[in-house]
Amino acid sequence: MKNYKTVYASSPEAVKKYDTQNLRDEFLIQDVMKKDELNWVYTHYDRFMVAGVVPIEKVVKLETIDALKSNFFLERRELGIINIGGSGIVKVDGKDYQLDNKEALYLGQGNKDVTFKSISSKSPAQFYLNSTPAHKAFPNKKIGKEDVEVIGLGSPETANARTLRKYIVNSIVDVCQLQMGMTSIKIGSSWNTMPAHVHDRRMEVYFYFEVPEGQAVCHFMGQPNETRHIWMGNNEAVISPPWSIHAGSGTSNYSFIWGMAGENLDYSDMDVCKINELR
Ligand SMILES: O=C[C@H](O)[C@@H](O)CC(=O)C(=O)O
Ligand SMILES: [Zn+2]
Repeated sequence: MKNYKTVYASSPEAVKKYDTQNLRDEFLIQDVMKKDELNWVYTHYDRFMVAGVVPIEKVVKLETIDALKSNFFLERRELGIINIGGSGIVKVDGKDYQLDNKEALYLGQGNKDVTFKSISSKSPAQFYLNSTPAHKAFPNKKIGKEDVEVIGLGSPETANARTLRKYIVNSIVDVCQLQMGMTSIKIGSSWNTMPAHVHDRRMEVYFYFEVPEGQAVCHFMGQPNETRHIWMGNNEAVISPPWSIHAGSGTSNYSFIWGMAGENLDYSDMDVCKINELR
């Protein structure tokens, strides 16, 4: 069974000509959360990988995929895990890490035996996973509720009041290149990442969740003077090339997990775009 899909990198010139379906085919990842199996999206953007697993009937094993040509998944990789569901256990080379709702785990290069399970199948864990190539083995680390760095951003007046939570960033955990966090939009606000930014040094993936039934998030991408949009539903992810803005406006409030990789580990390295100059 082929348990992954490859996404190639697109140039900004090519993307200018894409229609709705082309955009969705190249950047949107639907049905991220898979029941009882790991099904990866392997991107050629900094070789960033994305998956989501909801263990219900099974203990799910982290297995390598053909694209990696490695003996085991984490032979040359690091992995970030954020649980958005009920309590679950990640077992790593014999050691159990319990992740409750909105807790995270960083796994360094070299861990061999990794499994995922839920504590209760009635309220299963929902593990969201990002992985990037690694050149060094850093220690595994759980990032619990008390370890997260919380920042308030935006305001109700500009419809972008939100709470940003840093989980896997280099002030909290040593990493080779992976960065992950979570942002929740406050009730009455709709915009994330506005003013928008680019960071040509890093690619990024946004995973939208807590989007209420019947609502949607309109995600904006593209060069700042050539934007496009993708309508997104709950539990869908979107790839942001390094040359692209990444911002969204929802028909209600919602949350998303952001994950990045590339040239540096400086979270604040962003080139902010002037709102009135977006096209
Ligand atoms: O490069 C950083 C990422 O795009 C996100 O952290 C931004 C974000 O969550 C927000 O402003 O709402
Ligand atoms: Zn960004």
